[in-house]
Amino acid sequence: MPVLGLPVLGAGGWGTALAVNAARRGPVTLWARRPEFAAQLAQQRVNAAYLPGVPLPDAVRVTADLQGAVDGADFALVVVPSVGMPELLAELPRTLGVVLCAKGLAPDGGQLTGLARAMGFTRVAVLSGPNHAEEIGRGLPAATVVASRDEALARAVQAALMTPGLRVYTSRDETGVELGGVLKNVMALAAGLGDGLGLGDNAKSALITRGLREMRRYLLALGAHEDTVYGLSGLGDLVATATSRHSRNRAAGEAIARGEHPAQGGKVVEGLRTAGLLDAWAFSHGHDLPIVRAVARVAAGEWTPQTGIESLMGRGARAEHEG
Ligand SMILES: NC(=O)c1ccc[n+]([C@@H]2O[C@H](COP(=O)([O-])OP(=O)(O)OC[C@H]3O[C@@H](n4cnc5c(N)ncnc54)[C@H](O)[C@@H]3O)[C@@H](O)[C@H]2O)c1
Ligand SMILES: O=P(O)(O)OC[C@H](O)CO
Repeated sequence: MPVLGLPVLGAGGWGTALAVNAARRGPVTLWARRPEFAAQLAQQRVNAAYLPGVPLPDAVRVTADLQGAVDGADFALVVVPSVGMPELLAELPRTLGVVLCAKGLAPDGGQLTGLARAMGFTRVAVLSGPNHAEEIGRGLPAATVVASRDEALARAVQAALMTPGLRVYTSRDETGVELGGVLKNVMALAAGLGDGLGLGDNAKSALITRGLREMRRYLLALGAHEDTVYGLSGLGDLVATATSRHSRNRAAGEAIARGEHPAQGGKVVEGLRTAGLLDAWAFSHGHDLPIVRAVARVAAGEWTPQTGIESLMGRGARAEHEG
């Protein structure tokens, strides 16, 4: 049976925004896990829970039937939080191209692209960049990157998502593009902690710059290309998230610093989970990721935000570009 539209799997904020954008190019099938939520979305034509104020175009069909959504499709955008990725991938045909859109890590702390390949998928891509769903959904100008070792897949995704509101670049550096999005969430949490403590603009700038240095250290250790660190999915997304009023990671950090619960109205805050996984990796591999370490300790409730700041400011003297 032929596919009824580009499958977008996951109807949270990002899946909905990607569906709205892709609908400017052609038909889209937006899959939601919960049948009652899919029915409500299909009827109301707006995702009030995750992306309020953005109407679904007629070209978006909503379904809770996963197999029907991907039947006959060449590739699908997989847009659930990283914790839900193993369960969803397990349900998909291994011949399907999977475009991983989450900015988080697999349960074992490894890359989601590695997880997908270990599960038998051969056509794998990642999509990442400075892309707040609230702005993409409204068609405000933005740019993103689709990275894959499979150039044909990357070009097909580019063609499906390139619209007057979204420039889509291709890359072969899956690792760099994937991990930039993972790291920047932790840096955005740190930026939010600084905002909540009222640390000011100098501190925010220092955090972004030293955070980028830490991202570079981690990405290069995992085999990413240096250019990617300074591209849209690295520096670009770090700036967008650390400074944005839309960022849930930044807002969660701000809430923690104010002594409030970091939950963002049921929306996923990937950095809270990622920080601990990255810190464990850094410890076991002998890498120095001090901002990640501070965020992980604060997120785990082991350190106060103030202790986290003191741990960073009290580090030994060094040259700027050391390590
Ligand atoms: N919101 C953004 O602006 C944005 C932009 C780029 C990337 N991302 C990334 O995209 C991913 C999804 O984020 P989001 O903003 O759409 O989250 P969200 O919190 O808005 O929505 C998450 C959605 O996933 C569903 N879900 C949760 N667990 C699931 C599972 N096991 N199987 C199927 N569905 C499940 C929820 O019901 C919900 O519909 C995250 O990794 C996030 O970092 C988000
Ligand atoms: O709201 P956040 O913090 O999950 O960030 C959303 C996107 O990743 C920004 O590019």
